[in-house]
Amino acid sequence: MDSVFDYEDIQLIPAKSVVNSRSECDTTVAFGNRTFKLPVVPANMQTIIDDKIAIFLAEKGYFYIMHRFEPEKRLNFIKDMQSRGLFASISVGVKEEEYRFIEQLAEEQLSPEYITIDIAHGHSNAVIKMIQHIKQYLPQSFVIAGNVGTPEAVRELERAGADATKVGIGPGKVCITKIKTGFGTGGWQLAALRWCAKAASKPIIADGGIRTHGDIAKSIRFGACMVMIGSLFAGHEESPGETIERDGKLYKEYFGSASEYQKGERKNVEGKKMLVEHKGSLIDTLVEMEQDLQSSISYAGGKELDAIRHVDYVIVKNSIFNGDKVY
Ligand SMILES: NC(=O)C1=CN([C@@H]2O[C@H](COP(=O)(O)OP(=O)(O)OC[C@H]3O[C@@H](n4cnc5c(N)ncnc54)[C@H](OP(=O)(O)O)[C@@H]3O)[C@@H](O)[C@H]2O)C=CC1
Ligand SMILES: Nc1nc2c(ncn2[C@@H]2O[C@H](COP(=O)(O)O)[C@@H](O)[C@H]2O)c(=O)[nH]1
Repeated sequence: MDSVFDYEDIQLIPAKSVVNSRSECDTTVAFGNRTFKLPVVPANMQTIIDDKIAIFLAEKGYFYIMHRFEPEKRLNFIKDMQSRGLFASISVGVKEEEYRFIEQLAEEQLSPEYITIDIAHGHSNAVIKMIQHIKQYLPQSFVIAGNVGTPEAVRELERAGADATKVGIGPGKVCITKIKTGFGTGGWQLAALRWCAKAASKPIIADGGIRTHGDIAKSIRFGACMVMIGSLFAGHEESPGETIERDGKLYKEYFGSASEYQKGERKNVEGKKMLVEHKGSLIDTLVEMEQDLQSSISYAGGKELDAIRHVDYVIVKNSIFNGDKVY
């Protein structure tokens, strides 16, 4: 690897605009057999997505991935989404019962359009076996496998049959993996993404560490096809979990999928909980993301997302966090 950097260390370099209005810029992305409004997916975490949000996103043309922390609800979730004419996108783990679940879906002829294998250390035989199992029983499903942080892992999971890989070990806002284990891509997630993307022959999802809308464009520049985001989607009116009032201010909980709160026990904890300021409605954030990304495309000198992939950049250490704030 030649140089290591993260989102805040990079500035993309503008090229001459070819549009008269940012509204001419197209943020849509093809992923699997479908095209989505944005190259963005809310994290498959219990404080970020639930059934209602999944329906809302699918109806409005956004990609979503349902979390795997209420396993008993998944079968009906798939039925419900597909009976509404919407796509089903679920997550699975790698424990023994998950193999049986995949077989059960095949027996009931229920094939989710997208299945994400969601574990902390995705470069493992357990994930390879699960990819092969899904491909055997549900060959029509688009399989996303993760999480990984090296080119070797991307190649191995692709070779096992994954249709996309998810990159990011420890850059998340509620992640403590780097502190507890000493491992991960936290602090150099963008460079890790570039490293992995060079090896990839299939789409990559950049997962974790997005702190501003500009980071979405940077992810696209460094090889992501889709960007998974937790903290920026936490705290909305629609977000799962109670609204909490503290000193006259409204907050919502955001906790890690490997936190004590998620697991119900203090074992192999690699996540924490935080309170996020209440942000209003989810659609407002999605619209703002779209507008900001349209603007990014115009700065890239194009009309489509692909223009961002070809811009130059500079590494300016901590260039945008020297006191800058969005509001
Ligand atoms: N993106 C990230 O940086 C991280 C994300 N997470 C999230 O937390 C959730 C829980 O993840 P996870 O603990 O993997 O899920 P599970 O608790 O379902 O564990 C999955 C399986 O993998 C095994 N396992 C877990 N970690 C490792 C490892 N480092 N090496 C070998 N085997 C391992 C577990 O066994 P055993 O428990 O006995 O070891 C278990 O059999 C997921 O949603 C995941 O995405 C968690 C940490 C980091
Ligand atoms: N190390 C951990 N990572 C976690 C945990 N729960 C979720 N995650 C990852 O974080 C991203 C979201 O990151 P954000 O910076 O956008 O908030 C999510 O998609 C997971 O990959 C956890 O408990 N530990």
